[in-house]
Amino acid sequence: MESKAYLILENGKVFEGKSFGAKKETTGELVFTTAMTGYLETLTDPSYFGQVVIQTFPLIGNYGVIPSDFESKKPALKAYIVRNWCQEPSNFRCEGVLDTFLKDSDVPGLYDIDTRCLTRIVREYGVMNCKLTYSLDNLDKDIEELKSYKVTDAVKSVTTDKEELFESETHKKNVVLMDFGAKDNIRRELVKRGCDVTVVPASTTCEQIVAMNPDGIMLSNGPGDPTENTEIIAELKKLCEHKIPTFGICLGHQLLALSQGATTEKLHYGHRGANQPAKDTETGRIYITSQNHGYAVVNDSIPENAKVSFVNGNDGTCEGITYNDMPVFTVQFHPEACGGPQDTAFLFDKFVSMMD
Ligand SMILES: NC(=O)CC[C@H](N)C(=O)O
Repeated sequence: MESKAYLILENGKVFEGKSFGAKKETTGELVFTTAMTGYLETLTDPSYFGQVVIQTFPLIGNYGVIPSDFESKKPALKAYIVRNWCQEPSNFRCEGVLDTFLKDSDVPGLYDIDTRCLTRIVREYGVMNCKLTYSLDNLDKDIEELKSYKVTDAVKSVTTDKEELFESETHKKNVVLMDFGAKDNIRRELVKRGCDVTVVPASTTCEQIVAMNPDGIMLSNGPGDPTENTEIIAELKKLCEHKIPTFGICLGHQLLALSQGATTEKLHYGHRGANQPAKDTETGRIYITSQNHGYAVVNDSIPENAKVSFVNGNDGTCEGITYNDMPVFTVQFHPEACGGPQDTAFLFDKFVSMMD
């Protein structure tokens, strides 16, 4: 029998829906993604750690579960909210059903709620906390508790605990990939281009990285508030002095900017989806990009040695930085796609040529 489930929002609103996936009460930061496809990549993107994700696209699960599309070993998100999930997926690559996958991954789901209305509330009120629960007996207490919830220890919770080498066929370059909660496709894009990639934990020091003598350093995406990572930021600052070619994506972009004295801000409701416009500030060209972030580097805060290379076409926020005095460039969006368009995959080529 289908059981009722509720979503309590920090602003006091309550939504009633039905439970799927794991049955487990949970609290998290409520965010929405507008991507129409790529739900498996969304579910397994470690950047969603601590968050409850709403899919605005109404039908989710219609091509089932395809493990080779995963972006990490297991979901890091707190809960998953959809309008409708498909009970009979159809795809030649399909190996399972969403409901079973969420149960096995211990992620609670909520469906049959008005996700459009819920998303409009988040857009107006801004990102807020929420609780997925099966009873409204303690409503006032639950709402009160939501006010103090904060995602903490995000990077620590999702980074790898051991170094791991992924070899390419041609072994042209050696890249150290700092794993802040990396999506697997960042590594795949590098391996495809002849880079042997050594994935290292987020706590790896500047000294240890320099000792590995890499041709380049890749700074990955990852969850949480970037300013929380004070130790990593300090190591990145030291690392920059070595002038090793470096490419940063999303959290990696934010951390590098912080290490150079820039500041970050929390966006009202963030950018999460697969059709976000990023405008090249030099050519004016717009690229359609995949994005998943709640924070951004403040344009006016970037240091003198840097230039904003991309801005978001919708709200003008910083989407990329290039540095003048070192071979370093970073972007806020996801050139590795997965899910989403591959318009900006050329940035991986740019990184490889920078190492030449
Ligand atoms: N995908 C990411 O790397 C996200 C970076 C950061 N956690 C943010 O939300 O802005």
